[in-house]
Amino acid sequence: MTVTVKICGLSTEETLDAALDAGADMVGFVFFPKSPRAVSNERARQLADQARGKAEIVALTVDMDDAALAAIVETVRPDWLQLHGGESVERVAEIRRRFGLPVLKALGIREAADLAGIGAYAAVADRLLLDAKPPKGATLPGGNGVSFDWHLLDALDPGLAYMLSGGLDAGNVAQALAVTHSPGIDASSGVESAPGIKDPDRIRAFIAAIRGFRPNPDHSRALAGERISS
Ligand SMILES: O=C(O)c1ccccc1N[C@@H]1O[C@H](COP(=O)(O)O)[C@@H](O)[C@H]1O
Repeated sequence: MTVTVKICGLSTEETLDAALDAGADMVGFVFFPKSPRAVSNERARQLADQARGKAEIVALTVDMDDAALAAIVETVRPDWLQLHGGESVERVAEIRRRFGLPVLKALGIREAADLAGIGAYAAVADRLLLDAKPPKGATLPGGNGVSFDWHLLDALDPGLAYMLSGGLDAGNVAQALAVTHSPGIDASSGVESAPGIKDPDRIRAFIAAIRGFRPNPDHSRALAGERISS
């Protein structure tokens, strides 16, 4: 199982290089002004040029209008648009159609009921990002360093195109993979030394923990429909 790894909220050449050298598949730039990781379009363009051809470039936006999205698409030339707000199913489909880019739609999860929208969003997005719902009073819709109960995903369609996020770091990501078998992993604050300050050592340790993860062979056999005796 090859896990797609995304490191989000990069804002310096040094930490971007750390992510690229460690083998990140996707790198994310945040265009949400309240975030300590926010970058301007021009700054993101410089970083994107550094990453282009080495990893897929993701522009993280929150309930953004078409004009602001168009400015990012034109200046930064991302490979993906991440929609991390309350965008409706119709709005996701519209953005995807208008900009001709694959869409990573974030959904906040806290309890089983939060999984109800997955099917409708999966029908219009190229990939889902299952993230923890922000804690009460949080000013950010993501990037809060909190996890949700990964066992909520036990009944998920194993073929669903999604990535897991929310409070993941080098110390817990193997357990997250063991529980969910997620095909993709995304982290921001778990690879930082302080909010908005990415740490090259933590980025390397995080990606090494993912690349070193070996799934339990019983799980793979069960997915293939084999009977597992105890
Ligand atoms: O990172 C941010 O600042 C951010 C701001 C607004 C929306 C989403 C944001 N981050 C995304 O949230 C996930 C989870 O973050 P964390 O690992 O729990 O800190 C992150 O991977 C980003 O995709």
